[in-house]
Amino acid sequence: MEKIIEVRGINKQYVKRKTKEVITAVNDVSFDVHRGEVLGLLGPNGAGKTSTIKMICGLLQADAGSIHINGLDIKKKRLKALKHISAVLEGNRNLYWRLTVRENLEYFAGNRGLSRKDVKEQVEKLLKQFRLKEKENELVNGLSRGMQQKLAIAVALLANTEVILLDEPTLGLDVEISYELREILKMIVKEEKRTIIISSHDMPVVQELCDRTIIINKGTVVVDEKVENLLKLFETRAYSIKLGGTLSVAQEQQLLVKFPLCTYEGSSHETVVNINLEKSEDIYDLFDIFKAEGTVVESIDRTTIDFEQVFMEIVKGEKAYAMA
Ligand SMILES: Nc1ncnc2c1ncn2[C@@H]1O[C@H](COP(=O)(O)OP(=O)(O)OP(=O)(O)O)[C@@H](O)[C@H]1O
Repeated sequence: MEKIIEVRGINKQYVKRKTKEVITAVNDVSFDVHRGEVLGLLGPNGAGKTSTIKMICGLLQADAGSIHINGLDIKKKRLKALKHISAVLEGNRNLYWRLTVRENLEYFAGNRGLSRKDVKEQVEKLLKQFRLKEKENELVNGLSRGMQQKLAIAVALLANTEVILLDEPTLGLDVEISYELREILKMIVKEEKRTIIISSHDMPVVQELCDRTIIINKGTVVVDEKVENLLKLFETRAYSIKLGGTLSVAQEQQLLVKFPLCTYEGSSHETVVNINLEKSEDIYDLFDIFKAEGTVVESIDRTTIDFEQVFMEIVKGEKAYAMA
């Protein structure tokens, strides 16, 4: 697949005004995005996702490294390069609050140089896609946060740019509207084949929409892998183990130390331990804990794992993740 974005060795440091402390937000980050791909950019709070997105859409300049969009260096050919990108940044909804939903779409479509006929067509299409038709004559000012977010994304799509950057598209939205937005984005991904980068903490968004994910931790890329492969890999290490009896306090402590993310629940005659092993060989250590006190293992089942668990496994502790 052809590359549309090439990020090479970018760095970003901030200096705190008061203390003069230097914060390395992004440290030697490199990745490619291919045409038509949906890339999830993940990481815990403060990992450097927003800084990375802002550098790609030209709002921040990298201290080092380079970014090419469609082969154009954003430092040297800034305007031409940025023409290929639309962005919806978290907390920044580029809308006119005193205009209606329809007026906003018409204004931005006209602004982007679309003909009158195309404006009409595009606006109708987006109102329908984003299920905003019944709100078309309402002022943006009075819309819920979810509706405003839908409109902001619809406006970003108007420009017909090849790349769309969405920073935390579902942040702060209630479950229902997040679900709706996810379904709309899914449909757009399927129908429009645009290149999309989504930064998100919303794991279902990543699991359902993204082809590939880049996980950033402390400013560095720790994973760059297809979502499908990550799920498969972790699935083979996720087990549900039924024991014929309860765990002793010593066993519980050992489990907690060795496998901090494992969970267990039990009754007086059985215990079920759910665990995601980091390495397949770790199962021997787990069984040693049971064996030491003669605990009977009654059954072992593979369990399905969702992306949230995968993410937690990868970013927990300091460990970098390696595809083993
Ligand atoms: N303007 C700034 N001045 C000083 N420090 C900053 C500034 N912007 C970001 N940082 C710091 O840089 C680091 C990375 O921030 P960034 O917003 O890129 O991370 P993030 O992964 O998007 O986090 P979140 O998920 O919390 O939005 C954090 O430690 C943050 O506090």
